[in-house]
Amino acid sequence: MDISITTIQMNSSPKVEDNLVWLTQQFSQIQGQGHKLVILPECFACFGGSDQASSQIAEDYDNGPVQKFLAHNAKKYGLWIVGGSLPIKNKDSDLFSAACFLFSPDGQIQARYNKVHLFDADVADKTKQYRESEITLAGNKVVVVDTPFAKIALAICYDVRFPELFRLMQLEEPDIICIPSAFTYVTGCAHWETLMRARAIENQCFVAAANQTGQHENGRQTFGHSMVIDPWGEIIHQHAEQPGLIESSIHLSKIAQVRTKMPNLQHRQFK
Ligand SMILES: O=C(O)CNC(=O)[C@H](CS)NC(=O)CCC(=O)C(=O)O
Repeated sequence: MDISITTIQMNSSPKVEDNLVWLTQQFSQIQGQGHKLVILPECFACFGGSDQASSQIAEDYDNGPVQKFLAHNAKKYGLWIVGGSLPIKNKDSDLFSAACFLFSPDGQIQARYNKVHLFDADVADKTKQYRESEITLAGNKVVVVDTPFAKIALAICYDVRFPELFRLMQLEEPDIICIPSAFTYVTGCAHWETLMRARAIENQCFVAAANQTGQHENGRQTFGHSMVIDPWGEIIHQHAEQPGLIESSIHLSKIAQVRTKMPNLQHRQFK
């Protein structure tokens, strides 16, 4: 079964319209054979402004202009789209969920994942203090979804630092773990590649991570280097720091190949 994975790396601004127009151009360039999976970065529709700017675009659980945009493009171009993350309103809280959606080529939502680990950290950059929990409600569910071509698991950015989340996913045996991100430049230099490859190696599956990149309006700097990694930990493709897309075809048979020779998932002693 032919599967192509496209990572779209973005330098999103707080202007939703600009980001969506740019994304439409990217979608229209995807070639692909067979099933086409596309990963967008965290906060692809609005990033690098104020918390208020992000809050303003928060959508209802199952309706809103950005969700409609993704559904429309999934249909128009025949894509499986992992819609990075989008702030979604909650009934019982003023906080938003950082939600990642999987759209199928018929425009339907097949899965939604709410970011579990919130980035409350101090970084040696211009922003200095990141306090995601001030506007975000943490999720508490592991999401692995079956599609006609692969089992897909969803995680977001800072989640990559928590291997126990990925071990829980592993119980449902995903083929491809998608990790939309907005990794900072400083922490990206230090940890991005190592963390992404570690998750692929220890879980012996594909990892696809699309990141924000460059300088953003509020001075925030993100790392780029979006990548797709195979179950052996090899990087199939990697972006540099400019926005754009890269497409690769992958073969799920690589998963069994790696696991037959190195059955470390069967050798686990603590379960
Ligand atoms: O706040 C927003 O506007 C959107 N969300 C983000 O940018 C999030 C939370 S601040 N970024 C990360 O999780 C970076 C993690 C990271 O860089 C690391 O783990 O090193």
